[in-house]
Amino acid sequence: MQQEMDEQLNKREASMALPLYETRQGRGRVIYRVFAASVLVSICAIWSYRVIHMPTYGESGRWAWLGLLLAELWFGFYWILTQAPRWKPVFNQNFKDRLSERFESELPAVDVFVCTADANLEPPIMVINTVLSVMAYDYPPQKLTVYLSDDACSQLTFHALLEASQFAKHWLPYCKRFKVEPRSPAAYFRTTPPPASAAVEFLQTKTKYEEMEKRIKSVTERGKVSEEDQARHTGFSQWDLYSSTKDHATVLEVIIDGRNPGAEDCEGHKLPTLVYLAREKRPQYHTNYKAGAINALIRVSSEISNGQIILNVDCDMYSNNSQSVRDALCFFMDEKKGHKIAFVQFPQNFENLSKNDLYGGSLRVISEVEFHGLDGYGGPMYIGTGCFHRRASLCGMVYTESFRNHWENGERLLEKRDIEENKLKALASCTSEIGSLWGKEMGLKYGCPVEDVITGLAIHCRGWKSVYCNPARKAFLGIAPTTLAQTLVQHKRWSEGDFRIFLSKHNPLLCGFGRISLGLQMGYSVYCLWAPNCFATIFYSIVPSLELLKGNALFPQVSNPWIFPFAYVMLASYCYSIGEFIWSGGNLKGWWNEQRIWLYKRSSSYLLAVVDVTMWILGLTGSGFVISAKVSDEEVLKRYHHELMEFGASSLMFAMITVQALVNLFCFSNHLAMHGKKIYELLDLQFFLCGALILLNLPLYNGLFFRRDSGMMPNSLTLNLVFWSLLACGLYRIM
Ligand SMILES: O=c1ccn([C@@H]2O[C@H](COP(=O)(O)OP(=O)(O)O[C@H]3O[C@H](CO)[C@@H](O)[C@H](O)[C@H]3O)[C@@H](O)[C@H]2O)c(=O)[nH]1
Ligand SMILES: [Mn+2]
Repeated sequence: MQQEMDEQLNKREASMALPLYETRQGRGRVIYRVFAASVLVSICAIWSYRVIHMPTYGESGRWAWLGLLLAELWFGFYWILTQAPRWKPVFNQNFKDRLSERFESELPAVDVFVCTADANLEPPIMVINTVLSVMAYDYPPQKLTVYLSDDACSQLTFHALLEASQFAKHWLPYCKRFKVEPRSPAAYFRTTPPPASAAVEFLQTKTKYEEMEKRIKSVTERGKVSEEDQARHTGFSQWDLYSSTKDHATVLEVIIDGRNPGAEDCEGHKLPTLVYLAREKRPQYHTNYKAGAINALIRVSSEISNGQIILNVDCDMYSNNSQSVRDALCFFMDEKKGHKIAFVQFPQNFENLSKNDLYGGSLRVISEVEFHGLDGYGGPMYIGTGCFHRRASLCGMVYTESFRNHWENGERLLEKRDIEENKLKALASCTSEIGSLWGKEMGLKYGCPVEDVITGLAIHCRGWKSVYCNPARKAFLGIAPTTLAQTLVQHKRWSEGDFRIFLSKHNPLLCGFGRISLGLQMGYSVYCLWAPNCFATIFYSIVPSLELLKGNALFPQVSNPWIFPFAYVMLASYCYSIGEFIWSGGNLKGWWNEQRIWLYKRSSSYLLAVVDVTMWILGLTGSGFVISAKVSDEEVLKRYHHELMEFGASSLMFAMITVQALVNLFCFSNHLAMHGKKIYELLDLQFFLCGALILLNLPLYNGLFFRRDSGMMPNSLTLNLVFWSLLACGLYRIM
């Protein structure tokens, strides 16, 4: 007996010594560094060539040359920054079995925040699928609380959530019994055929889901919850004084209170707590968008469940892996290193990408390469969704060496609370933040279109680390933009927000100096400086082609030895970039598509972002948050899946990318017409560059001149732009 006990004790002690996660260094670092050094040498050679061979004053092509020098200086500088997320990649592995061995009975409470903001752009059925997927986490339900923040304060969403709370009573036990993955019912029933061993249960649950879906969709279509439905739940009376989405009192409803004896599923197991919150809105108070919503949730949840860990997911990103909470806890609860970690970020993955990722929505290289690189320098950025936070660090706590983990058993915590509705509602009111540090030192930061990145940076600067968790089974799957316009708008918001961080007092180089590692400072700068890339890119993609019209050579001839550094940098960096893309799970065509989007983003979204940031600095505009659409009509979706680029409407951004494409087309044709007979004269980098741009732009020309579907470029825009581009080329020629 004694021996047995000793043995068990030894076993426990031995397992205590084992970490809950391990960090492995990426392989091939030395090779990469040698390669990067060789590229750097060539970049320096290009710079020297530009300086040495600068046309003298009065010589033609001098300003173009000067511009190229500046562009190349920028690209070189930016390339150096991008080395940081490639220099020291690390990969984490965690051990969930050790977690449950050691902590299963003492696991902390976890709060999940789901955000939605518009019942039209974010259909309730999608929102509740996300909610159901996180309610079904493989985690003790008494310790799990799911909050839905609805910035639209929509009865449609509330109604859908009530429906979901009923369906959960069947869905959760089904998931647990059959170890279902993924646990978003829509995704599950869409992707899984009935299992032979449990066909009956499958069909029963599926029917229940479909009935619920039908009810929710019909209410959504009607745009109104019927009197009859409203009468079924007292919660609807909270809308009695409601006047509009922008003007209403707090609506708060604890739909499932986990402490109630009746909060059980159909098999008698406990259900997680489920809360609906629409914070108060008044026209005279700024909402601060998602940051404001999350901060209200932080306060309200502190009174209900006060989970020490907070998971933040967008409503368009369901949980695809029921183990993610445990995955994240392995990092936080590790005895040696866990206390230093403020947040565990999972990548953003998407379920609706087209075959060759037409709009580059996968963010593949960022997730598979760059974030592992940032992790090596103290941690990835917080990117708004799929992120587990330590409540304390999110609320502004500064990390000190003496800080130690102290986990409270989540169950006991919940039991203690008594929920007082009016007090809770006050925490979500417009005035609750007045004179407080919310939005400044506490919670998510206000005043920036990328509240996530700036908040993560502030947390890093307060001394905390973060961890990147990228398991083979993707933790979250979301919806990527399905049109070119959506993509460009989203990137405008991101690049604008990131650039604003750079120009604010939160600049990663200044604010991070001495607080975070140089590598992480550079890493942040890569994203913060997305926007200003527009100048060099636009110049490089237009002026060399225009100069062809005048016959000015801006690159060394093929016979000139100076061609080597140019050729090397181009070949090496493109080969590397293809390799990286394929290593990240992409294919060649996907890479090519990404190059196109890279060009379009830089010549439209980023430029407009710079313009808006300038206006913001001058005090002419405030912040906005354009919510990305999550649904498109069928025609558009069909084209998306056929990988036909979507234009369809006139927009400034389309005009910008089109002018660039047309100028290249005209310059190329002109050059070909003039030199076509002397093939050797065509062997020239400048002409090659112009040709490459044309190849890249083929889908755009197709949309301009050949397509006849409703996704083509509008004829009026085409005509206008052809005229102006021709005129511009003509003027340039005689200038
Ligand atoms: O006033 C608002 C506006 C938005 N949201 C929510 O914020 C989330 C993100 O909005 P979305 O339009 O989907 O933006 P994305 O471009 O897809 O979001 C990325 O970029 C944002 C920052 O720009 C981050 O907040 C997101 O987490 C990140 O996924 C959604 O759940 C919205 O419901 C609100 O709660 N309140
Ligand atoms: Mn989104």
